[in-house]
Amino acid sequence: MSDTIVSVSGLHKAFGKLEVLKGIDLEVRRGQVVCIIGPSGSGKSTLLRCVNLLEEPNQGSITVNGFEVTDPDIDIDRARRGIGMVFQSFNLFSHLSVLDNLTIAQRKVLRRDKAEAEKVALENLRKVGLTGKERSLPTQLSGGQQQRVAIARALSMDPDVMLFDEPTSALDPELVGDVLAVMRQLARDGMTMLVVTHEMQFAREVADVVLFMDGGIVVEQGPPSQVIGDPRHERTQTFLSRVLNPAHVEE
Ligand SMILES: Nc1ncnc2c1ncn2[C@@H]1O[C@H](COP(=O)(O)OP(=O)(O)OP(=O)(O)O)[C@@H](O)[C@H]1O
Repeated sequence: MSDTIVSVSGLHKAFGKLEVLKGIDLEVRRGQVVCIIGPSGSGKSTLLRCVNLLEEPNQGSITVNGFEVTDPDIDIDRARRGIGMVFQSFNLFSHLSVLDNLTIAQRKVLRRDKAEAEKVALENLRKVGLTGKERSLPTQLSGGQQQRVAIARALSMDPDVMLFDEPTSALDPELVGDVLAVMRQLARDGMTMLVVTHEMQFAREVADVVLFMDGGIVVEQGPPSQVIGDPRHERTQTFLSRVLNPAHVEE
């Protein structure tokens, strides 16, 4: 089995005349955590959305676990099956219990029977520290708990890779830690993860590789000790000095 789970090559994406991705190359290997950092509007979310087939690239190829997802003839549902996605907004069904949120796609897409789907759901709720919340409605939970339900839902589909798009950005500061703790544990358990984040401490401590994106290109990539600890490019240095010293106002 190949060691490469996600491979992106020469990816271009434009919205009308706005070129958002200008030739992205990226590789995520089995068990790696790759964090993407960069200023607002640099194309980070668009990149993840292309990998998850929510956007159609204009040029380039994307392979997930050996499956060419940019092949125009593919069955999109089949191609997405190996990809778990966690968004900034949790996207849970508000009228369904936590348990039903976790079982609905398992039953429809993976054709698991009710008992099997519930067993998988309960195991994943345990992993995210929410045992006992299976009968709750999402609205009865805090934002951090809802995001952990969203993570458990993605895990219940047995993904080859988990994509996270700023999973803590919509949370009150005191709830961020619980979600990051779950993500740290997933990383320790060997989950392959591609994470767009503004949490530099998380990227520094958990990532195997950090990519700095700016203006639709990957400016710099490498281990966090290099990209965050000792960046080579001026654009990376400027970005990091802003996010690591938010009180600093430039003249
Ligand atoms: N569906 C769309 N239609 C038109 N423009 C879009 C669309 N999606 C994204 N864009 C534009 O593409 C650019 C990159 O957006 P993207 O969300 O990928 O950036 P980002 O790096 O994730 O930013 P942020 O950190 O603010 O989420 C932005 O200028 C955005 O307005």
